[in-house]
Amino acid sequence: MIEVVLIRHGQSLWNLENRFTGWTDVDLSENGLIEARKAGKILKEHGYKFDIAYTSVLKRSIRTLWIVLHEMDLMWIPVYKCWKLNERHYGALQGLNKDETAKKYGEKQVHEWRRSVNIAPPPLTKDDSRYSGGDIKYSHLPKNKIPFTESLADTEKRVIEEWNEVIVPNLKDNKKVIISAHGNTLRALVKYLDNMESDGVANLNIPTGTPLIYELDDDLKPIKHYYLSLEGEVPKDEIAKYIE
Ligand SMILES: O=C(O)[C@H](O)COP(=O)(O)O
Repeated sequence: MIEVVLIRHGQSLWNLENRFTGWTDVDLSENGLIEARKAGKILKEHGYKFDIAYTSVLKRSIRTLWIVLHEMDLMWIPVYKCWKLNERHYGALQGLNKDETAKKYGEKQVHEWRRSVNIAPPPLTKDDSRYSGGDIKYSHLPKNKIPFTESLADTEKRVIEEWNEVIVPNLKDNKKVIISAHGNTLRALVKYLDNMESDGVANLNIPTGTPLIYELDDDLKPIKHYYLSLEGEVPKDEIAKYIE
């Protein structure tokens, strides 16, 4: 049995303000820092160890990983950061308040932008200050790799590239792996691992700062998955209270 630990970053400053975030590089809120510390304590309490860690190039996800590894006295392990694990790009919605956007465009349209698989929010233009084309984090990328917006399917494509090309070889090499990422990055990975249909993933939300344990068979097919608290496996009917 192969085990991989997934964790969505702790609450961010824009989660707190209920803003669409995407590739905007906001940090953790005070509560998000607390969540990250608690996640590290949970994993340490249950005897988890890691050989290698993966995260995005966005600070909310990196800092969550740093804090988790600090709590586990594992800051020395290799950490690989890749843009392919970045949150789904929210296009011209980035920075907008979600409730205000729903009032302007309607709940149905916002839900479709947030939770459909193949529909992308309105794109940024190249001259928009929110466009990442001039961000040094992505200066090594060909410009056509830097999105103006993304559907979940677009996000899934890049996340699964990183999963299959980089992470899976380490899992098959019996490395213990933790992945610190984002709500939609992990929704895309869970959709792929569990072979979920579009309507199934529409109702999937990943709580912040809560370790999600995937037990996989030797073919990396899921055997079971569960969220972990200090008390152990979180009962499925209690997950809702963890969702913001
Ligand atoms: O990028 C964001 O706005 C959040 O991290 C995820 O937002 P969502 O849950 O509305 O997709």
